[in-house]
Amino acid sequence: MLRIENVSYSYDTVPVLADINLRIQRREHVALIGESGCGKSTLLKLIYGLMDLEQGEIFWENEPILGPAYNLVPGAPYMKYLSQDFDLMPFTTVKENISQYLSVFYPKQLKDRTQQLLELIKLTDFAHKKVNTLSGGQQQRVALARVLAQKPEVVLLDEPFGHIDNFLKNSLRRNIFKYAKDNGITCIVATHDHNDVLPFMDRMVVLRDKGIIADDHPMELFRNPRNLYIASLFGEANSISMSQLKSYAQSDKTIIVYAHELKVSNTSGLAVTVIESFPMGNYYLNIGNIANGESIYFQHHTVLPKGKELYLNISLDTINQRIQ
Ligand SMILES: Nc1ncnc2c1ncn2[C@@H]1O[C@H](COP(=O)(O)OP(=O)(O)OP(=O)(O)O)[C@@H](O)[C@H]1O
Repeated sequence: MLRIENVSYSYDTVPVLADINLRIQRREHVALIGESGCGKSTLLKLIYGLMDLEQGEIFWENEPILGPAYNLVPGAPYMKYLSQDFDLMPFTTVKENISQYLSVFYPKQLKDRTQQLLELIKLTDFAHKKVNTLSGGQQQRVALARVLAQKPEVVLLDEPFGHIDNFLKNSLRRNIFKYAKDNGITCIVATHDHNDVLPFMDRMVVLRDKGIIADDHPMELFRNPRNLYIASLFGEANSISMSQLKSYAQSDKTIIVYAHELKVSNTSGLAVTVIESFPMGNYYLNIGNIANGESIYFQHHTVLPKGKELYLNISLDTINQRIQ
């Protein structure tokens, strides 16, 4: 188990994390998610021992993780860290980069494991290319294979698919997280992309204002987002006061509603004037204005002309579930 106890951290006197407490079980896949600058990378660096803790302690299986003041070479053998700048050996080949960490293996094992990892990241044809001739996305894939090579107990992945094109991203996500689960590797992933989280993570830890504001199963947080910040991690969402939804009495309450949960009606509901309509593929994302001047996001299957007046409805189930 990873134990993070009362951890605080500041860059020059500017606090970034305050009194963080978190426990992560062996083999769990946990996302650290939140807006840019909320401290996700900082927390990963502290877990890896790249920086000295200002306050608090971090343990893996009861062994303290120490920063550079106590540990000249950062990182323990059981833990690997994928930083946002990859840490590759640029003038050596893809194969050499991957097999560098596998030197403890016998030649046949080394060859098989390197081949397995090349297939995992879909770079078999690039095995003999020098890393500095690869694209950013290809380098990120090599870096992923490198951190997984020795089957560490824990991997810390900072935006692991940020440079990879959409064409490959989803299959790579499936490959990498399945490999990690199959091999019992604990994954802690800093991300702001819900596509890294919903299908693959056991838990989602939401960071905001230097602290943890939610920690639950991703589907639970998706279905019952406690506030607009959490809902917005999954896509466009609105916080609507019940006083705007005139047919309902509890005027001091609000509800969080995703754009896809609002249904357009020509007859009744929340009155909206269309401001903009963006094609998104199989739907249009629309921005409208409601009576109090606030903007509202909603989806519709056809384009809506600017200035059109219409009504939006929310299912009673959604209202009952989300009212707060
Ligand atoms: N070396 C540094 N010196 C000073 N401030 C820093 C340093 N590194 C990060 N910060 C600041 O600390 C805060 C948290 O940064 P961090 O990189 O941990 O956020 P993040 O959530 O990982 O962001 P992103 O999603 O953009 O990668 C930010 O306000 C950032 O500007």
